[in-house]
Amino acid sequence: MSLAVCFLRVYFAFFLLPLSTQTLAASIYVVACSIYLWIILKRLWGPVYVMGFGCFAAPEHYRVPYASFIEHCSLLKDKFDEGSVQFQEKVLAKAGMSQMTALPLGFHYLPPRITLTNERIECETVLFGAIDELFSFVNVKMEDIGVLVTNCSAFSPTPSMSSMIINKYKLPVDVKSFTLSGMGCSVGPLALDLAKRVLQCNPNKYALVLSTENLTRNLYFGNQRSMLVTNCLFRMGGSAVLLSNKWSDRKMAKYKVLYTARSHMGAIDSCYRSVYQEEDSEGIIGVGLSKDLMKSAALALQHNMKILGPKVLPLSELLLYALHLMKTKFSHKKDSDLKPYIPNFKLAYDHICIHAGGTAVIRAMEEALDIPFEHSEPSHMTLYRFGNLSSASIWYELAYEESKGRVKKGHKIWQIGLGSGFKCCSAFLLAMKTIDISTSSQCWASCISELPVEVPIGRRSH
Ligand SMILES: CC(C)(COP(=O)(O)OP(=O)(O)OC[C@H]1O[C@@H](n2cnc3c(N)ncnc32)[C@H](O)[C@@H]1OP(=O)(O)O)[C@@H](O)C(=O)NCCC(=O)NCCSC(=O)CC(=O)O
Repeated sequence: MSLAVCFLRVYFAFFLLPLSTQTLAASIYVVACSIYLWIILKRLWGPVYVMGFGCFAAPEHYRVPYASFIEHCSLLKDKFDEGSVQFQEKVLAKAGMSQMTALPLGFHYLPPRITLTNERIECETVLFGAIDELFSFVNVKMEDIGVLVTNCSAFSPTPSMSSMIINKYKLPVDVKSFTLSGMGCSVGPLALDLAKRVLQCNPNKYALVLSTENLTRNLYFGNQRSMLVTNCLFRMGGSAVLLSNKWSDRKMAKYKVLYTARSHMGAIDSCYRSVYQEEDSEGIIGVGLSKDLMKSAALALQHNMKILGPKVLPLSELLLYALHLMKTKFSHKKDSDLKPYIPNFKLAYDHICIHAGGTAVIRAMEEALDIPFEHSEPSHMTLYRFGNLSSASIWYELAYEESKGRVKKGHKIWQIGLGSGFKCCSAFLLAMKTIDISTSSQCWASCISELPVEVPIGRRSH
């Protein structure tokens, strides 16, 4: 309203001016309007930077080697029958995970101590750990955080996870906080996308994006196989990422967020049901994983690639694709007889971080993207060292590449989150500088020199 009044005042004042100065005034007015428009557009579409990120590495006493896990389960005779213990043993042997993965302390007791207090403790331990590491790398004060996005699929207490962080770190009273829950493992890039959009409406701010899964209550104590698989794969971890839209931060930033893309396949029943929390026949709640999950993942990825393709593929690939479309249009052959042209996405990125959902998930993505082990190494190694870390896994994968000293200035990173819904969400990042290992998360410090190891099963030969 005030802008309209201001405009009218200027408009009428213009006609009161002598004729000779009207041209000059009009020019000044046009220049001022252009500058104003430029500022608005820059705010809306200005770059968002990743200043740094931290990943939680659980201390030794959280570790669950296979033998401990299986012994623990076999002692819980009222929860698991013998077949379920053996099934978990079989899955663990094929899961591509090491003896170093961790579960929250509540699980280590006999019987497990599943309480709200322990859920909170797990959440605090992981997120405070990741945030403290992040803030040891960046020179930003907590009072400068303007946006907070937390995500955790299976833990949604009140006060919310965001409130937990605001209380601990005394974030400012006007912080814009968002707590995402129930959204599965694809939420890493989705949370980034949300924070990016909020930042674009709030200039000169920092956004803190936190990702974790909570296992204290969400391990499954029953005998349904599709739910037992989750016990074997999901492990403890979380990440904290700091974003900035300050122009002055571009020199200090590690990455620029180039693009984000979200694909939701929830309208298709089989996709919707592929990761599904429900009660089993005994009334025990668990998260069932469908054996068809890989098909949903491939479908969601395909859609995501359609969104990203025009933005990230080099011109040569786009031209080849356009040529193929024209050939299809003018060909006398039926559509089904023509071999589809799949653009070479390997030309679009230097590093790829595929959600480490399980060996079969990574294998399905290797197949869909036609990539060799070298490209999926960060995913396999994250699964090996940490297990399935849900939405945080893509940040551990980037930390792996950084810790190996592989991320150079100008490199492009493609992060792919996959999870319940079924969703595929991805983010393209551009490295603003060659990453100095001392500014990378220490989560890999204890083992990076020994990795990669041979992936025990299912590796494709290239
Ligand atoms: C579970 C695996 C490690 C097993 O490895 P392999 O496939 O090499 O071995 P395999 O085929 O012999 O399977 C071992 C045994 O597990 C059984 N099995 C495998 N997947 C199963 C499932 N979903 N439900 C029930 N049983 C299953 C097999 O039938 C077999 O039992 P038998 O020999 O008795 O027939 C793998 O299949 C895998 O990584 N699956 C994907 C897991 C997954 O869905 N991850 C996404 C999590 S969700 C996520 O990350 C996102 C989110 O939550 O939002």
